[in-house]
Amino acid sequence: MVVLAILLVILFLLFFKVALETLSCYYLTPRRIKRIMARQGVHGPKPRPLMGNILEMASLISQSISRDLDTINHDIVGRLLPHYVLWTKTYGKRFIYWNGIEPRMCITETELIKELLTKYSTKAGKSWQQQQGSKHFIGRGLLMANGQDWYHQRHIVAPAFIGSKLKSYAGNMVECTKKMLQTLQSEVESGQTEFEIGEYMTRLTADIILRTEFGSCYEKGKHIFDLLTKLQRLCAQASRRLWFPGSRLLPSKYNREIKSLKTEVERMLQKIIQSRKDCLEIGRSHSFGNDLLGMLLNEMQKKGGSGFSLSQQLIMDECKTFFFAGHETSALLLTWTIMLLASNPTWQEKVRAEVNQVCNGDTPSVDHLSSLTLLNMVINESLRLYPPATLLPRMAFEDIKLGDLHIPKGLSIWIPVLAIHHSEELWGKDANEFNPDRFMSKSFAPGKHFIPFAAGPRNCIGQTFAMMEAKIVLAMLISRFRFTISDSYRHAPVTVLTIKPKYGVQLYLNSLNP
Ligand code: HEM
Repeated sequence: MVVLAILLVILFLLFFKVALETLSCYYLTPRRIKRIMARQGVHGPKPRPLMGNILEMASLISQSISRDLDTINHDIVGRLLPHYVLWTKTYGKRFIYWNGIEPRMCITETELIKELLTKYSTKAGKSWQQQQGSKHFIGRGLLMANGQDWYHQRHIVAPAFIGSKLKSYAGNMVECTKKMLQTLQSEVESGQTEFEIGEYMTRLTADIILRTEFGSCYEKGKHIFDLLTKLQRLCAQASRRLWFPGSRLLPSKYNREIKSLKTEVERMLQKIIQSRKDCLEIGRSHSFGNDLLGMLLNEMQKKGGSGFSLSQQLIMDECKTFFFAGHETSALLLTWTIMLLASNPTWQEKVRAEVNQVCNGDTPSVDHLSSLTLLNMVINESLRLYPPATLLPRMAFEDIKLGDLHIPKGLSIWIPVLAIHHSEELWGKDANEFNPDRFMSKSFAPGKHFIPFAAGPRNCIGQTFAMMEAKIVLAMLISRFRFTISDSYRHAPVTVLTIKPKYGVQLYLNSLNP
């Protein structure tokens, strides 16, 4: 009888604790944050219970993207962030809105952004909601890690993206691009005139990142690529489902599909890892390999003096993270830049002349890249007009001070990169025009209002890799083909995590050395 009574008390206490935590998470904490921000003059649209402002945002976006643009017009903030435009008009530069139960404050002031990104790399990071959304996809890899875990993971992978290591990837980039150009050439020779260049860029950047990650195991990596692409598509829908408490635990078709894809991807990654371990054990190789996976496996063997060690699960999460972070973003940068060059023939000719003069008919090498100034300006202008990552999120894990603002723990801060890059106040009256000349001068203050790769200690670790890749691919493409935008191209940028051309980018290609 006494045992039963104790059990009942424990059960009651457990239930009470869960109920209190749920109440705090879904109601008390959000209300507290709202009050604190309102006292500081930060207001926003009224949230609905559980859904916050999700429905309002979704309806504004679906209205704004329901029509394609009539011309190739880069004034796309109202189309892609209509809620941002509406709420800045109504509530001012700083406003607070609700993604389900998560309060998010939007800021555009460059001083505040700089302070947030440089000063608070461990005190602010990825929110629980973001982590849940990508949990089955990239897990706790670098992109979603927080605090000290993030710090250690960043230090482990950083050597793969500097100096001679970085230079060593150039050969892969050239080889993969050659293969793609040969395919294009034979298709042109067989009479094809129109090409959806986005597809080619997606395959090319996947090829490059898979070789960087898996080296010779690249063919096996290709199967992982297909599975990860499917998994990414499914996980992108997660934010629309998360508002419903416990929905992730339901055995729905959606959840089952995600689980089975994740299991399959990890089974294949485990096989690759095991075969590396076996080769080392039986003496067929002397190390785990020179690629990114090899480097991570070497780190796993070391006993971390810091108390942090890489588990096999974390290695798999990093492999998936690098694939995700380094593949689609780069493909989009290339696709949008080609679209811009195709619709601005004068710039295309200028860049071609520069490439011909610098490379003199050779394939571009790392040494050539720093002399490709005009190409660099065009790539920057493309990243400004069509930044693949449109928003930068950071959640405060403790109370922080940001300029004149007191940011309470639990508040997410969202930096609308796209809106900042198109701001007339920051870039002048021609902010929505393609004008690479603006990057000729050094006075545009990188990291302040030009933040395609974020800024501060938690910026994009693959930034130099991505710029090197973009220059190599574009230099090789432009010296082989002249391209013009096809009559069938419809300008319709949409955002699905990143900014994409809704129907792809159709081009006419003319071979320059038939
Ligand atoms: C044009 C191409 C690229 C763009 C525009 C881009 C942009 C970004 C941005 C904005 C972030 C910060 C995200 C955030 O904190 O919310 C980021 C982080 C990251 N990027 Fe990139 N990226 C590109 C290419 C790459 C490549 C090629 C790789 C790897 C080879 C890569 C790997 C990563 C990783 C691992 C992070 C997480 C860094 C951390 O949290 O410490 N990215 N990227």
